[in-house]
Amino acid sequence: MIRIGHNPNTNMLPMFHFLSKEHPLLESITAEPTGHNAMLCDGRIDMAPISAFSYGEHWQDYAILPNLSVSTKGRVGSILLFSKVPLENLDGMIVALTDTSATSVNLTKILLHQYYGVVPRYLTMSSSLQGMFAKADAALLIADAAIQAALLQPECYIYDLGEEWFNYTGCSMTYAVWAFPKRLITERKEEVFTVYQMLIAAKTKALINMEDIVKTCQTMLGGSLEFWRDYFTQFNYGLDKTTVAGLEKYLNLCFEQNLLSSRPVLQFWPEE
Ligand SMILES: C=C(O[C@@H]1C=C(C(=O)O)C=C[C@H]1O)C(=O)O
Repeated sequence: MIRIGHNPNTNMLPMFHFLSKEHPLLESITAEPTGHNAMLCDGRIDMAPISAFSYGEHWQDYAILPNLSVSTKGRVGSILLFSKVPLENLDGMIVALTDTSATSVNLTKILLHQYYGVVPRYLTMSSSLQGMFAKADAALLIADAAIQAALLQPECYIYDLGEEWFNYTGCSMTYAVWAFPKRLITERKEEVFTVYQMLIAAKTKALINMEDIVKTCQTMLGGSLEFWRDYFTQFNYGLDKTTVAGLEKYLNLCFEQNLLSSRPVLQFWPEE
């Protein structure tokens, strides 16, 4: 039995929609990214689409499954910094950060400090734009919470951090990777490999049946079919050389900004 992290947000549907929920080898544990980051670290699950940042914290212990990620080159549509003022005016002000994210929280810090040259104060809060704006001048939301807040057209500036990252670095951005503890390569090689094949098959099936996923998203969150079709055109669920270069750029900047204590080296299994 492999205990995998199931992320219920729409951006993850291409990974999970066609993954068997009844398979005897799988048990799914549903949580937001920070929940899975913590559960993988303390052994409550065996494998999950964790925050890329969390891989950077545990790279000595984890391996990455190849050809699976949540990435975009440019606009992402669901990693949004809502702000009462232009970002260049945030120096010394308060930025609320969702407690569901690790990658985007640190992406926000890199972009604000390095690209916009401002150093705000940060609060970690649960994902409610109203609650965050009661205490802060800007608010980071990710995933469905960000989509839902943006659909309500709040009166504020809205920055897409995939787009900001691309403007800053010219690179793609990887938000999540599928990781598992390296020791499983020796302890439970066959099971991990079988689950890997299931994940790749589920993703492949999703990418040729995107209309199913688009309709599911509309049922979940509303919005037009056109909106959801457009949302998914931005994503890359693989991990090719260009995508890996963007991931390395992000992790290296995290290290250089003292957000990570060591410079991560990526290790993939199975090796291609
Ligand atoms: C694209 C997204 O990426 C997510 C962002 C994450 C993070 O910031 O830690 C983790 C998992 C990703 O699925 C999103 O939430 O919209």
